[in-house]
Amino acid sequence: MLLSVDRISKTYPGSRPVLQNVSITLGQGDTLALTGESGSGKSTLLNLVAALDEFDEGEITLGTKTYSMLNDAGRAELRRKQVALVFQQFNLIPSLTVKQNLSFHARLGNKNGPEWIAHLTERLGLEALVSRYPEQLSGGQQQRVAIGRALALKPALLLADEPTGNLDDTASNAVMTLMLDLVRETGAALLLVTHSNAIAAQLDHRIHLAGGRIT
Ligand SMILES: Nc1ncnc2c1ncn2[C@@H]1O[C@H](COP(=O)(O)OP(=O)(O)OP(=O)(O)O)[C@@H](O)[C@H]1O
Repeated sequence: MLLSVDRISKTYPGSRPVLQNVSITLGQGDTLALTGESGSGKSTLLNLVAALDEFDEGEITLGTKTYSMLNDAGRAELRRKQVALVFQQFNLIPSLTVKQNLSFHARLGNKNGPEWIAHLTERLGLEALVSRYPEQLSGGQQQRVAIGRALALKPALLLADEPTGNLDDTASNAVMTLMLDLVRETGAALLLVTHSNAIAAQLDHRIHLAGGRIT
C-alpha cells in the first residue's frame, strides 16, 4: 500500500468538524476520484495528504513516512520528493517560461534529468511553447504545463484538485486524458477531486464525501 489515511478527523478553529473518521487507502499506481458537495471537505483532505495542514486525530502514512512523526523539514521533503499537486488555478510561476516552469520542480526534487523533461514536453504537446510565459498560454495549455511540472518530480502520488474546473469541455477532456496517460506511464498514484461523474468514472476507484464522512 502506498497511502493510508486512517480515521482522520479535522476541525478548523471555531467551526464544526470538516472531516470525521475518514479512511482511505491507495496502492501504488491506483487512481481514486473524490467527489462530494461543495464544502464537504475534499480540498481539506487533499491538503492533509499533501502535508500542507495538520489533522486532529488519526494518522496518514505515505510509503515509509508517518505524518505525525514528521517535523517541518520532513514535511517539506515529502512535498518536494513524493507528493505533487495540480490545482484548478494553474499556479504557474508568471516570471518563468514554460521550460523553466517545467524544470524548476525537477531541480528541486534533484533526481530527474533533462531527458525526462524533454519527454514530458513532447508528451504534453508543449514543444512549440517552451519559450512562452504563462500569460501567453490558454487555460488548457497552462494546465498541461502544471501537470508536467508536477510529474517532472516523478512523484509517488499526484494530488489534483479540480484540475479541469477552469476549462471548457474540449480542453478538459484533452487535459484529463493526458494526465491519466502520464500518471499511468510514470506509475504514480492519483487522488483527484472532481465534481464530474464522467471524470470520476475514468478512474479505478471512487469515494464520496458528505457531512465530513465517506458515504
Ligand atoms: N482554513 C480554513 N479555516 C476555516 N474553515 C475552513 C478552512 N478551509 C476550509 N474551511 C471550511 O471547511 C469546509 C470544507 O472546505 P473544503 O474546501 O475542504 O471543501 P470542498 O469539498 O473542497 O469544497 P469545494 O468543492 O467548494 O471546493 C467548508 O465549510 C469551509 O468553509
